Amino acid sequence: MTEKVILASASPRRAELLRQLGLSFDVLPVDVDEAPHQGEAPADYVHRLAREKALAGYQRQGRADALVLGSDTTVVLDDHILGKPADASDAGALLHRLSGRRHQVMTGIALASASGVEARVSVTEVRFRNLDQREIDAYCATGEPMDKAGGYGIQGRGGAFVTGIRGSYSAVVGLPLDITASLLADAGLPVWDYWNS
Ligand SMILES: Cc1cn([C@H]2C[C@H](O)[C@@H](COP(=O)(O)OP(=O)(O)OP(=O)(O)O)O2)c(=O)[nH]c1=O
Repeated sequence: MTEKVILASASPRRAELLRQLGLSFDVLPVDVDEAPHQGEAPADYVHRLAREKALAGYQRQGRADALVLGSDTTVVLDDHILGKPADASDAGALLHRLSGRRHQVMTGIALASASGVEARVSVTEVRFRNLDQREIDAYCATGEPMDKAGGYGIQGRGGAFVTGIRGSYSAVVGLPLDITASLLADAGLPVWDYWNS
């Protein structure tokens, strides 16, 4: 690792979003157990996983002055966590549940450094129009739902299902840019330091 900022994630979408902030960083995927604890509230769950990813990344890299970001996104419907679909039929069932309804996308974001770990949660409300069986089947056949919480990607074909959102778009895609910038600024590295250097 040569950069001070490290993104502890295997998600190409998170790397793309972080690139948008105009800073230099390295990517270091980490593996943490993503099973929710018994009775764990969704916001606590994404907060905990973001912390665990950031801490695992900090421990695996070699720089004492590193700033390591970890993030976790889940879809929440009626207080239930909807994770990534296991297969295409599971994806279809998730989309049926989301059809015609509002849900929350919760993203935990954490920054680990030598002085410890700071974590926050971003909550965005997303509204879906009514979906019919043919479009659900066609969408599942694209494979797009498979690596995504709730079985859809707002930034892809899944954007055709969304009638509106309230909150952060970047948080739905996996990395809330507003909180990311403020965590980095609090850690002494404002992103605008990079912008004209
Ligand atoms: C709701 C939604 C989720 N997603 C994605 C964001 C996350 O990558 C994924 C949820 O899985 P996560 O477990 O949050 O992340 P990940 O496994 O992809 O990557 P890593 O743990 O290595 O950081 O769902 C979208 O891309 N678009 C959407 O609209």
